[in-house]
Amino acid sequence: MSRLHEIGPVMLVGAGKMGIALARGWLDAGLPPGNLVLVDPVPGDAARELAEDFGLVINSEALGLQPNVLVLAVKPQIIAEVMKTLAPVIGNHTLVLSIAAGVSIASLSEGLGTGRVVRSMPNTPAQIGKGISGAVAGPDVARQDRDAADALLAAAGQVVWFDAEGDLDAVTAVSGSGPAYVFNMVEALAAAGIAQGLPEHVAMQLARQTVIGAAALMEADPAPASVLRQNVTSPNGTTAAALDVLMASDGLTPLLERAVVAARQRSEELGRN
Ligand SMILES: NC(=O)C1=CN([C@@H]2O[C@H](COP(=O)(O)OP(=O)(O)OC[C@H]3O[C@@H](n4cnc5c(N)ncnc54)[C@H](O)[C@@H]3O)[C@@H](O)[C@H]2O)C=CC1
Ligand SMILES: O=C(O)[C@@H]1CCC=N1
Repeated sequence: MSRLHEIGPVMLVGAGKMGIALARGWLDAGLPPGNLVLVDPVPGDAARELAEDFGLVINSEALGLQPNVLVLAVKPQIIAEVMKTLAPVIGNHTLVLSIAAGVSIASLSEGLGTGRVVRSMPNTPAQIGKGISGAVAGPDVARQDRDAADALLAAAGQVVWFDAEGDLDAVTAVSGSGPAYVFNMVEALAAAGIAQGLPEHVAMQLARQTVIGAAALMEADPAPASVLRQNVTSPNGTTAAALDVLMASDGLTPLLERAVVAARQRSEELGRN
Protein backbone atom coordinates (compact mmCIF):
# COMPACT_ATOMS: atom_id res chain seq x y z
CA MET A 1 0.00 0.00 0.00
CA SER A 2 1.37 3.45 -0.88
CA ARG A 3 2.39 5.67 1.99
CA LEU A 4 -0.01 8.27 0.55
CA HIS A 5 -2.93 5.97 1.17
CA GLU A 6 -2.28 6.18 4.89
CA ILE A 7 -2.03 9.95 5.27
CA GLY A 8 -5.75 10.73 5.48
CA PRO A 9 -7.40 13.98 4.38
CA VAL A 10 -5.12 16.50 2.64
CA MET A 11 -6.20 20.09 1.95
CA LEU A 12 -4.34 21.97 -0.79
CA VAL A 13 -4.68 25.72 -0.38
CA GLY A 14 -3.60 27.37 -3.64
CA ALA A 15 -4.32 25.22 -6.69
CA GLY A 16 -1.93 27.09 -8.98
CA LYS A 17 1.01 25.87 -11.07
CA MET A 18 2.98 24.26 -8.28
CA GLY A 19 0.04 23.12 -6.16
CA ILE A 20 -1.53 21.31 -9.10
CA ALA A 21 1.79 19.79 -10.19
CA LEU A 22 2.08 18.28 -6.71
CA ALA A 23 -1.57 17.25 -6.45
CA ARG A 24 -1.44 15.37 -9.75
CA GLY A 25 1.63 13.52 -8.47
CA TRP A 26 -0.14 12.57 -5.22
CA LEU A 27 -3.18 11.25 -7.04
CA ASP A 28 -1.06 9.35 -9.55
CA ALA A 29 0.98 7.88 -6.67
CA GLY A 30 -2.05 6.59 -4.81
CA LEU A 31 -3.61 9.37 -2.73
CA PRO A 32 -7.30 8.49 -2.84
CA PRO A 33 -9.15 11.37 -4.61
CA GLY A 34 -11.68 11.36 -1.78
CA ASN A 35 -8.85 12.38 0.59
CA LEU A 36 -7.93 15.54 -1.36
CA VAL A 37 -9.68 18.87 -0.95
CA LEU A 38 -8.72 21.80 -3.21
CA VAL A 39 -9.12 25.39 -2.08
CA ASP A 40 -8.67 28.21 -4.58
CA PRO A 41 -10.92 31.20 -5.23
CA VAL A 42 -9.59 31.62 -8.80
CA PRO A 43 -8.69 28.15 -10.09
CA GLY A 44 -6.87 28.01 -13.42
CA ASP A 45 -7.30 25.58 -16.30
CA ALA A 46 -4.91 23.00 -14.83
CA ALA A 47 -6.86 22.96 -11.56
CA ARG A 48 -10.17 22.55 -13.37
CA GLU A 49 -8.72 19.74 -15.52
CA LEU A 50 -7.39 17.91 -12.48
CA ALA A 51 -10.73 18.31 -10.70
CA GLU A 52 -12.52 16.90 -13.74
CA ASP A 53 -10.07 14.00 -14.19
CA PHE A 54 -10.42 12.87 -10.56
CA GLY A 55 -13.93 14.06 -9.71
CA LEU A 56 -12.73 16.68 -7.20
CA VAL A 57 -14.57 19.80 -6.10
CA ILE A 58 -12.66 23.09 -5.96
CA ASN A 59 -13.73 25.15 -2.96
CA SER A 60 -13.39 28.92 -3.05
CA GLU A 61 -12.53 28.98 0.66
CA ALA A 62 -11.39 26.52 3.29
CA LEU A 63 -14.45 24.87 4.78
CA GLY A 64 -14.87 23.16 8.18
CA LEU A 65 -12.79 20.02 7.51
CA GLN A 66 -9.67 19.79 9.69
CA PRO A 67 -7.32 17.85 7.43
CA ASN A 68 -4.42 15.69 8.55
CA VAL A 69 -2.18 17.72 6.23
CA LEU A 70 -2.73 21.30 5.07
CA VAL A 71 -0.51 22.12 2.10
CA LEU A 72 0.04 25.83 1.66
CA ALA A 73 0.80 26.69 -1.97
CA VAL A 74 -0.20 30.34 -2.31
CA LYS A 75 2.16 33.18 -3.19
CA PRO A 76 4.36 34.37 -0.32
CA GLN A 77 3.01 37.91 -0.83
CA ILE A 78 -0.52 36.90 0.25
CA ILE A 79 0.26 34.11 2.66
CA ALA A 80 -0.22 36.25 5.79
CA GLU A 81 -3.75 37.20 4.65
CA VAL A 82 -4.59 33.62 3.67
CA MET A 83 -3.35 32.25 7.02
CA LYS A 84 -5.86 34.46 8.84
CA THR A 85 -8.68 32.52 7.16
CA LEU A 86 -7.23 29.11 7.99
CA ALA A 87 -7.36 29.03 11.80
CA PRO A 88 -10.67 27.06 11.84
CA VAL A 89 -9.23 24.25 9.71
CA ILE A 90 -6.13 23.66 11.84
CA GLY A 91 -6.83 20.85 14.29
CA ASN A 92 -4.52 19.35 16.91
CA HIS A 93 -3.68 16.62 14.45
CA THR A 94 -3.02 18.92 11.46
CA LEU A 95 0.42 19.06 9.91
CA VAL A 96 1.17 22.13 7.79
CA LEU A 97 3.36 21.62 4.72
CA SER A 98 4.33 24.93 3.11
CA ILE A 99 5.96 25.28 -0.29
CA ALA A 100 6.04 29.09 -0.22
CA ALA A 101 9.40 30.62 -1.10
CA GLY A 102 11.04 32.47 1.75
CA VAL A 103 8.27 32.16 4.35
CA SER A 104 9.83 30.98 7.60
CA ILE A 105 8.66 28.22 9.91
CA ALA A 106 8.36 30.85 12.66
CA SER A 107 5.96 33.01 10.68
CA LEU A 108 3.94 30.00 9.52
CA SER A 109 3.71 28.76 13.11
CA GLU A 110 2.69 32.18 14.35
CA GLY A 111 0.18 32.73 11.53
CA LEU A 112 -1.47 29.34 11.95
CA GLY A 113 -1.07 28.80 15.68
CA THR A 114 0.76 25.49 15.37
CA GLY A 115 4.35 24.34 15.51
CA ARG A 116 3.62 21.27 13.38
CA VAL A 117 5.07 22.89 10.28
CA VAL A 118 7.30 21.56 7.51
CA ARG A 119 8.75 24.17 5.15
CA SER A 120 9.70 22.82 1.75
CA MET A 121 10.81 23.88 -1.69
CA PRO A 122 9.85 21.67 -4.66
CA ASN A 123 10.33 22.51 -8.35
CA THR A 124 8.20 22.26 -11.49
CA PRO A 125 9.60 18.93 -12.83
CA ALA A 126 7.38 17.62 -10.01
CA GLN A 127 4.72 17.65 -12.72
CA ILE A 128 6.29 14.53 -14.22
CA GLY A 129 7.66 13.01 -11.01
CA LYS A 130 11.19 14.26 -11.78
CA GLY A 131 11.32 17.07 -9.26
CA ILE A 132 13.57 17.59 -6.29
CA SER A 133 12.46 19.16 -3.02
CA GLY A 134 14.33 20.48 -0.04
CA ALA A 135 12.54 20.29 3.31
CA VAL A 136 13.04 21.39 6.92
CA ALA A 137 10.90 20.21 9.83
CA GLY A 138 9.80 22.67 12.51
CA PRO A 139 10.45 21.94 16.19
CA ASP A 140 7.03 20.36 16.91
CA VAL A 141 7.07 17.99 13.96
CA ALA A 142 6.81 14.35 15.04
CA ARG A 143 8.38 11.44 13.18
CA GLN A 144 4.98 10.49 11.73
CA ASP A 145 4.43 14.09 10.45
CA ARG A 146 7.80 14.04 8.78
CA ASP A 147 6.96 10.73 7.12
CA ALA A 148 3.69 12.18 5.82
CA ALA A 149 5.48 15.26 4.41
CA ASP A 150 8.16 13.03 2.93
CA ALA A 151 5.53 10.84 1.22
CA LEU A 152 3.81 13.89 -0.30
CA LEU A 153 7.07 15.40 -1.54
CA ALA A 154 8.44 12.04 -2.73
CA ALA A 155 5.46 11.68 -5.08
CA ALA A 156 7.03 14.60 -6.96
CA GLY A 157 10.57 13.21 -7.09
CA GLN A 158 13.61 13.25 -4.81
CA VAL A 159 13.52 14.76 -1.31
CA VAL A 160 16.47 16.19 0.62
CA TRP A 161 15.94 17.04 4.30
CA PHE A 162 17.96 19.84 5.91
CA ASP A 163 18.53 20.69 9.56
CA ALA A 164 19.19 24.41 9.07
CA GLU A 165 16.23 26.39 7.77
CA GLY A 166 18.54 28.96 6.16
CA ASP A 167 19.63 26.27 3.69
CA LEU A 168 16.16 26.40 2.11
CA ASP A 169 16.85 29.86 0.69
CA ALA A 170 19.86 28.36 -1.09
CA VAL A 171 17.77 25.36 -2.23
CA THR A 172 15.17 27.79 -3.60
CA ALA A 173 17.87 29.62 -5.54
CA VAL A 174 19.47 26.43 -6.94
CA SER A 175 16.72 23.88 -7.60
CA GLY A 176 13.45 25.75 -6.90
CA SER A 177 14.15 28.40 -9.52
CA GLY A 178 16.72 26.26 -11.36
CA PRO A 179 14.45 24.85 -14.08
CA ALA A 180 13.95 28.43 -15.33
CA TYR A 181 17.73 28.82 -15.75
CA VAL A 182 17.83 25.71 -17.93
CA PHE A 183 14.85 26.86 -20.03
CA ASN A 184 16.51 30.25 -20.43
CA MET A 185 19.64 28.48 -21.61
CA VAL A 186 17.57 26.77 -24.31
CA GLU A 187 16.26 30.18 -25.37
CA ALA A 188 19.78 31.63 -25.39
CA LEU A 189 21.25 28.69 -27.33
CA ALA A 190 18.45 28.95 -29.90
CA ALA A 191 19.06 32.71 -30.22
CA ALA A 192 22.76 32.02 -30.80
CA GLY A 193 21.82 29.51 -33.53
CA ILE A 194 19.52 32.05 -35.18
CA ALA A 195 22.39 34.56 -35.11
CA GLN A 196 24.42 31.96 -37.04
CA GLY A 197 21.78 31.88 -39.81
CA LEU A 198 19.62 28.89 -38.75
CA PRO A 199 15.85 29.22 -39.20
CA GLU A 200 14.14 30.04 -35.88
CA HIS A 201 12.18 26.80 -35.56
CA VAL A 202 15.23 24.67 -36.41
CA ALA A 203 17.42 26.56 -33.92
CA MET A 204 14.80 25.98 -31.21
CA GLN A 205 14.46 22.30 -32.14
CA LEU A 206 18.24 21.84 -31.94
CA ALA A 207 18.59 23.70 -28.63
CA ARG A 208 15.60 22.04 -26.99
CA GLN A 209 16.49 18.49 -28.01
CA THR A 210 20.12 19.06 -26.99
CA VAL A 211 19.05 19.89 -23.44
CA ILE A 212 16.52 17.05 -23.36
CA GLY A 213 19.18 14.62 -24.63
CA ALA A 214 21.88 15.91 -22.29
CA ALA A 215 19.54 15.64 -19.28
CA ALA A 216 18.46 12.12 -20.26
CA LEU A 217 22.09 11.09 -20.73
CA MET A 218 22.97 12.49 -17.31
CA GLU A 219 20.09 10.51 -15.82
CA ALA A 220 21.22 7.30 -17.52
CA ASP A 221 24.95 7.70 -16.83
CA PRO A 222 26.08 8.21 -13.21
CA ALA A 223 29.38 9.81 -14.29
CA PRO A 224 29.94 13.32 -12.89
CA ALA A 225 28.79 16.21 -15.07
CA SER A 226 32.42 17.20 -15.56
CA VAL A 227 33.15 13.77 -17.14
CA LEU A 228 30.09 13.99 -19.39
CA ARG A 229 31.36 17.41 -20.46
CA GLN A 230 34.82 16.04 -21.17
CA ASN A 231 33.26 13.27 -23.29
CA VAL A 232 31.93 15.94 -25.66
CA THR A 233 35.20 17.82 -25.77
CA SER A 234 37.65 16.64 -28.44
CA PRO A 235 41.19 17.95 -27.88
CA ASN A 236 41.54 21.28 -29.60
CA GLY A 237 38.10 20.85 -31.18
CA THR A 238 34.95 22.94 -31.44
CA THR A 239 33.65 22.29 -27.90
CA ALA A 240 37.00 23.30 -26.42
CA ALA A 241 36.74 26.57 -28.34
CA ALA A 242 33.26 27.20 -26.92
CA LEU A 243 34.22 26.15 -23.37
CA ASP A 244 37.13 28.61 -23.45
CA VAL A 245 34.41 31.27 -23.57
CA LEU A 246 31.91 29.61 -21.19
CA MET A 247 34.53 28.67 -18.59
CA ALA A 248 36.46 31.96 -18.72
CA SER A 249 36.74 33.93 -15.49
CA ASP A 250 33.78 36.06 -16.63
CA GLY A 251 31.87 33.07 -18.06
CA LEU A 252 28.95 30.96 -16.92
CA THR A 253 30.16 30.14 -13.39
CA PRO A 254 30.28 33.72 -12.06
CA LEU A 255 27.10 34.54 -13.99
CA LEU A 256 25.18 31.67 -12.37
CA GLU A 257 26.67 32.55 -9.03
CA ARG A 258 25.25 36.07 -9.37
CA ALA A 259 21.88 34.67 -10.45
CA VAL A 260 21.76 32.28 -7.48
CA VAL A 261 22.75 35.05 -5.04
CA ALA A 262 19.96 37.26 -6.48
CA ALA A 263 17.41 34.44 -6.08
CA ARG A 264 18.55 33.70 -2.55
CA GLN A 265 18.33 37.36 -1.57
CA ARG A 266 14.82 37.54 -3.03
CA SER A 267 13.83 34.43 -1.06
CA GLU A 268 15.08 36.07 2.13
CA GLU A 269 13.22 39.29 1.23
CA LEU A 270 9.95 37.43 0.58
CA GLY A 271 10.29 35.96 4.05
CA ARG A 272 10.47 39.44 5.56
CA ASN A 273 7.17 40.61 3.93
N1 LIG B 1 6.29 27.86 -9.59
C1 LIG B 1 7.35 27.26 -9.07
O1 LIG B 1 8.28 26.83 -9.77
C2 LIG B 1 7.45 27.07 -7.59
C3 LIG B 1 6.62 27.75 -6.72
N2 LIG B 1 6.75 27.56 -5.37
C4 LIG B 1 5.89 28.29 -4.44
O2 LIG B 1 4.56 27.84 -4.68
C5 LIG B 1 3.65 28.87 -4.35
C6 LIG B 1 2.67 29.03 -5.50
O3 LIG B 1 3.40 29.39 -6.65
P1 LIG B 1 2.79 29.12 -8.09
O4 LIG B 1 2.06 27.85 -8.10
O5 LIG B 1 3.90 29.34 -9.04
O6 LIG B 1 1.77 30.35 -8.18
P2 LIG B 1 0.34 30.41 -8.89
O7 LIG B 1 0.02 31.86 -9.01
O8 LIG B 1 0.33 29.56 -10.11
O9 LIG B 1 -0.62 29.73 -7.80
C7 LIG B 1 -1.11 30.38 -6.67
C8 LIG B 1 -2.58 30.02 -6.55
O10 LIG B 1 -3.06 30.53 -5.33
C9 LIG B 1 -4.40 30.88 -5.54
N3 LIG B 1 -4.93 31.73 -4.48
C10 LIG B 1 -4.95 33.08 -4.41
N4 LIG B 1 -5.55 33.47 -3.28
C11 LIG B 1 -5.92 32.35 -2.61
C12 LIG B 1 -6.59 32.09 -1.40
N5 LIG B 1 -7.03 33.08 -0.61
N6 LIG B 1 -6.82 30.80 -1.03
C13 LIG B 1 -6.41 29.79 -1.81
N7 LIG B 1 -5.76 29.97 -2.99
C14 LIG B 1 -5.52 31.23 -3.37
C15 LIG B 1 -4.40 31.53 -6.90
O11 LIG B 1 -5.72 31.61 -7.47
C16 LIG B 1 -3.46 30.60 -7.66
O12 LIG B 1 -4.18 29.57 -8.32
C17 LIG B 1 4.48 30.12 -4.07
O13 LIG B 1 4.53 30.34 -2.69
C18 LIG B 1 5.84 29.79 -4.62
O14 LIG B 1 6.87 30.41 -3.88
C19 LIG B 1 7.63 26.66 -4.84
C20 LIG B 1 8.45 25.95 -5.67
C21 LIG B 1 8.48 26.14 -7.09
O1 LIG C 1 9.90 32.29 -8.55
C1 LIG C 1 9.51 31.96 -7.42
O2 LIG C 1 9.44 32.80 -6.50
C2 LIG C 1 9.12 30.52 -7.16
C3 LIG C 1 9.95 29.91 -6.08
C4 LIG C 1 10.87 28.96 -6.77
C5 LIG C 1 10.37 28.90 -8.12
N1 LIG C 1 9.39 29.73 -8.32
